Amino acid sequence: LDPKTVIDANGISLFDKIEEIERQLLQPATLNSLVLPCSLNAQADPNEGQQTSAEWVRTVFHDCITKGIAGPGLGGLDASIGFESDRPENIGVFVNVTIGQFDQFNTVFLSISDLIGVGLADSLATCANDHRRLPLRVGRVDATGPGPAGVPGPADTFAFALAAFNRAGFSQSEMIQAIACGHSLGGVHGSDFPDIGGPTGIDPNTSGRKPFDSSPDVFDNTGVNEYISGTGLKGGPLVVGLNSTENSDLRIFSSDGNATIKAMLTPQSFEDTCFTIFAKMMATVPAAVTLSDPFQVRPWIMRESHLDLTSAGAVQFSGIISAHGASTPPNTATYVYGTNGGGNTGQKTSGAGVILPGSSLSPNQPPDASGIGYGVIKDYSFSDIITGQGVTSLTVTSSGSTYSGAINTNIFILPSQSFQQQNSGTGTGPWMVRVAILSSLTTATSVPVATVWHRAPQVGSKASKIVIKTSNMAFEKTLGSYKIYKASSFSSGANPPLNQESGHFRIKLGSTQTSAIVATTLFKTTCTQNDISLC
Ligand code: HEM
Repeated sequence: LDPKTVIDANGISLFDKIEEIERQLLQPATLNSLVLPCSLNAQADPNEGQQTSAEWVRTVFHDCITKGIAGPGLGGLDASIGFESDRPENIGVFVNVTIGQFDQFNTVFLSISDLIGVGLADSLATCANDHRRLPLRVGRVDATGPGPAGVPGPADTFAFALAAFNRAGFSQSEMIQAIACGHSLGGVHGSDFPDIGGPTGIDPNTSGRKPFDSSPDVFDNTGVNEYISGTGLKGGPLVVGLNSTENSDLRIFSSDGNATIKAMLTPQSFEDTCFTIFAKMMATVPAAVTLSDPFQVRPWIMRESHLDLTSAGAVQFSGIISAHGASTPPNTATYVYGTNGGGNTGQKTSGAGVILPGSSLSPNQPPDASGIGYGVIKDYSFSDIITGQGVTSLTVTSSGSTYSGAINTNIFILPSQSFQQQNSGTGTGPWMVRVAILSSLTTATSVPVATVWHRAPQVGSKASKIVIKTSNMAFEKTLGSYKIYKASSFSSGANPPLNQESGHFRIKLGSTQTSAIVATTLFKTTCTQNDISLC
């Protein structure tokens, strides 16, 4: 599948989404920091027995397993779980906490349901001793309301659980594998299941968590071994809990004479089986969704890049190239600008690479000290004047590189001249966005259209929805070979995009000229006195 050919309603391709996820994954202080280390607890009270990695893994199960209930091909991993937190089958704080965590990273590129997949991969990478990364796929579309109920619980019969898994596309042995894999992390909370977990307060944690195995914060085969050998926690509270009607793991694991579990007893067979079944759960999506092929982060990516005009009207391309690897990437990055007709402007060298905090290796640390599976991550900044050279692309030529990206000098947003305006009193005001368009592509009556996507609260879920606003742009002035247009009032403008991180702009002129999308994080935050002519 060519990810550049699958394009969503916003005009964003699977390829664009992959690149955006690559950027996020190579940023230690984003989503992945919430599950580092594996035992990390997002709650204020460290004794509550909440384990973020376990909550994220459980979220995948509860979201995807209702596939097929509303009809063939309907439901699956679509973030509908966000609207279903009040259901008895979703008991616990995990839904609202998890979806709230993911929502901080929700953009027009990254749906909550794609982020649920990223969260699963991040959880496994931090919790598995070898920091193995589950390949990701993107393209999931978020539901706009709840889906049907039907997540099997511990008191449900074997037939009920099997029917749910079958409907979602899982066989009996895949059901056993999925549960054994999920129940390697976390445990049962007395506050949610008092008759299974023991009364609140009796266990060491205030919510009385009974772990499934002796290493609830390591993703490994401990649980299946304890279950088969009857040692340690003997399979945990859903195997040996006091209330036998709620011993669902025992019922399900033993349903094939323990054959499936016995095939998972070695560390490698456990991990390989689980990575296969988790990949299947992540691909359990509505039939209408086209997922990308599985991917891993390329050795070299473009963390950020943008065109701009200098005050003298020269075209400048700047950004940050990023590399990662088990051994430290080189001191500098090399790259070329491709030009019209297939040539290039000669090899260039970036600034000195900077190791990202939290990703450095030292001799006494495990092979991947970052704990997120990427080894050392290095950023290399660059900035070049490319006026008049017919530049159409940038290709990183450093060893191991696979990165090449298009550059469109016909039409581009000007971050240095775009702002979130400041209103006296309310603080933040509407955006002011400016674009440069090659004068030869415009006429006196040209009206470029600016689109902005941003997060807005959504009733019933901790997940925001992404809203779209547009504005016609007005001609402002000519600078060098470019005309500059601006816009500051967007449709339904009473509610401007206030959130700096979540906004993304794109400009179109007619149906043929489309700018690259630029995140508002690149814009200036305020229009200061020095820039008063731009306000
Ligand atoms: C018939 C199927 C299943 C049943 C009846 C079941 C039941 C349960 C129960 C009762 C809990 C305790 C929840 C709490 O007290 O907060 C739990 C926790 C958990 N489940 Fe399952 N489960 C099933 C399948 C799965 C699957 C397929 C996965 C993932 C692949 C999974 C992942 C988890 C995780 C990670 C936890 C720990 C959550 C935490 O510590 O916060 N479960 N499950």
